[in-house]
Amino acid sequence: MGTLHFTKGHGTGNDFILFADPGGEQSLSAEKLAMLADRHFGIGADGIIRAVRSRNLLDGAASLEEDPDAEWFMDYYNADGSVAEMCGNGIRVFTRYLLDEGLVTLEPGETLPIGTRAGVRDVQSNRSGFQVDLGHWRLTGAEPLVRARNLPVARPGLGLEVGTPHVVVALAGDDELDSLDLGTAPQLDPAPVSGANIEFVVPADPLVKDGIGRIRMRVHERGVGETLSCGTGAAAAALATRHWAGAGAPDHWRVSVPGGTVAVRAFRAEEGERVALSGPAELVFKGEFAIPD
Ligand SMILES: N[C@@H](CCC[C@H](N)C(=O)O)C(=O)O
Repeated sequence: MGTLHFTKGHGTGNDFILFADPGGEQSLSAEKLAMLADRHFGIGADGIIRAVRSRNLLDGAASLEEDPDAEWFMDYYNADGSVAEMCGNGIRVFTRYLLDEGLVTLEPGETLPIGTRAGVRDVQSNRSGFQVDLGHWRLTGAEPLVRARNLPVARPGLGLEVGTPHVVVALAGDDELDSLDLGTAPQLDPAPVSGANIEFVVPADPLVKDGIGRIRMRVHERGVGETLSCGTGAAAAALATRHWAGAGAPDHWRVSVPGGTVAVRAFRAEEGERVALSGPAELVFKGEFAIPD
């Protein structure tokens, strides 16, 4: 492939390598993707995003069927080279990238539909950066036990699907969250066949202030390890906490992660409830990387 022209960006510290391949001609092997994401031997990132015109990808054809205006497809990979369906932080950074490259326009109040493997996702600009409609979410029914390296006993987790699979675990308080060792992947019992992103949460005190629910979260991402943030994970963590809090819990949530803060909003739609995520999206630098054959 030769030289990769890339942009590095992040959303609350969840960082990505982005490159444009409008024609869909530069697909990289999992091994090469993992090398790009390696923080010692490559560029370094939690995820890699290829911008492809939907019409030039098989997965993109499904997006165009869902919404003919979904011109661009976010082809997303985790740091280990595995494919992921969606990325809540990544799609905001992807939008910033498309704008920066002059590939799309997005005026305030307008919506940009983007193809992903989880379906088309609508993005709008807002005060914090961008808001993305993450679509319908659901409880999976799974409640695996979660073992993390320095947690004295296994904790019950709650399985949720937010375009990507998640298991959310409530911890006793800030001390437990801060001292959690996520250097080793937590174990799920039973383990979901396709793996899961695992979020550890604690409520703020008070949990609800001015009508907004507030939690802190740390995450171990599938295919990556501990990251500074996870957008779909923040949505899963807020929805799980609302589920545990019961009737009367708010629909608006602020989720603090090691890399910043994102906002989550659940809202009713025709076919059930959807969830939206808002937060910043920054581009940090551009570069070139010679990919060895
Ligand atoms: N960081 C993401 C999720 C990325 C994909 C995840 N690692 C998976 O495999 O599901 C986000 O911001 O949502």
